[in-house]
Amino acid sequence: MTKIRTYNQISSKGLDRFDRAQYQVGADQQDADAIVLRSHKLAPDEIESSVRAIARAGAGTNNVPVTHCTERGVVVFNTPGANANAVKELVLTGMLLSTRGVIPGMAHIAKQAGGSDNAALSKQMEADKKQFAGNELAGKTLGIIGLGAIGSMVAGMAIDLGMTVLGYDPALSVDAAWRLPNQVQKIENVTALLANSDFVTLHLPVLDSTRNLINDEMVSAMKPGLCLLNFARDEIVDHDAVIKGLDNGQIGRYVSDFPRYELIGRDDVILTPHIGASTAEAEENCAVMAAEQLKDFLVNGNIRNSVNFPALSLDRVPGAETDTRLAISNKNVPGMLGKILSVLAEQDINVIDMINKSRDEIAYTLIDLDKAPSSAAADAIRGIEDVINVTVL
Ligand SMILES: NC(=O)C1=CN([C@@H]2O[C@H](COP(=O)(O)OP(=O)(O)OC[C@H]3O[C@@H](n4cnc5c(N)ncnc54)[C@H](O)[C@@H]3O)[C@@H](O)[C@H]2O)C=CC1
Ligand SMILES: O=C(O)CCC(=O)C(=O)O
Repeated sequence: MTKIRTYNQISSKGLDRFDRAQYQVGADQQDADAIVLRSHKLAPDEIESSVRAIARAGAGTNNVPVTHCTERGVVVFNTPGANANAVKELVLTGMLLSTRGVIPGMAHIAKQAGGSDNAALSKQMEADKKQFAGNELAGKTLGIIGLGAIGSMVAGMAIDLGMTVLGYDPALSVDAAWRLPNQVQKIENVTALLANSDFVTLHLPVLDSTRNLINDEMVSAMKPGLCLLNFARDEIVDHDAVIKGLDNGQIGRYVSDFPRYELIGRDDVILTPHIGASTAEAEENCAVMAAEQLKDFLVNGNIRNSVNFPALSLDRVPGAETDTRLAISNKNVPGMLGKILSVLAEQDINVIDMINKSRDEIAYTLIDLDKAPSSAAADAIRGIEDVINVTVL
């Protein structure tokens, strides 16, 4: 039995992809082969030596100790794009709530509760509604920082709404560039984007290089009165700088999916409880994608959408028995493949097919063999210096 331990609420549509004849799945699984989680902050000591892979049903992996996993040869997956539409729709909600009098208008109506004369209520509301007038999004400029799965969808939506879209992404992948609507004006530096936008929305990961990206200097570069939306991560924003910006009018509104005590109760702040991806559709998409990627890895050793291992896939030889594939991860140093293949040759095992790729400090190899390797052969490969782990699949 393969054991999968879960954290958080993972959609059953995803977990049902694990056939219970072969998998035990649940929050109580000890000595797990793999972990599926959402926002649970995973500590290194929660990752037992049995764990081979961790799947984040979502985009951000800042809650997983990725460096520690890489050193241990644990593959960390995420599900890029699977919740992008949900976030896009909440960004639209945030923009509309920041610019129309919906929240104060609702609060005003709630204060009228208890009366019975609806004609009088209607007359009063018609008189009061001038307090809740707003502005339209059409014709305004939206700056997007981070043009990946979410940023590109937000860009398309904003263009459809009649907005001008500026985009900044110094690390844009080729795939993401293809997805981006061609009306997006690419800006080479963040300050120029901030100076020319009415709304700015953050859609980048939290990394050492992006922590506190929105700091005092960036706030002072903003077009006065700008609306800043943060559906990315709390740590990307220096909150002292944002509060100063709100107090001096440099920031008109701050919309954030990451509540903080110092922001609660301000009329110029809209907070939501990290619900960017909290739709039935996104939760299902993420869980299904996480489960499928994990199964393909656990059964075949294939890797799709990992944040620390190379993408790699090897078709099973038709009719081949199981237990004839080796999955090997090792430090990315010269000569490893030669040493591994020598062990197999010494054991008189023939290689039918193989693939090897590296990413930063890690290398990963799948080798199909003409017969199952003896435990002595697998142990001999494990014994090679700089081999991290070896699994027979
Ligand atoms: N509020 C919520 O519930 C959710 C929040 N998120 C957050 O949104 C982030 C983005 O998600 P996706 O678009 O799916 O990821 P993605 O990986 O598709 O896109 C991220 C983009 O940010 C860019 N980037 C990296 N460093 C940058 C920098 N210094 N300046 C500008 N751009 C930079 C990358 O090149 C990439 O194109 C996630 O990492 C996560 O933290 C994601 C999903 C749900
Ligand atoms: O799973 C969730 O609700 C959080 C989603 C998120 O923040 C992400 O995918 O990065």
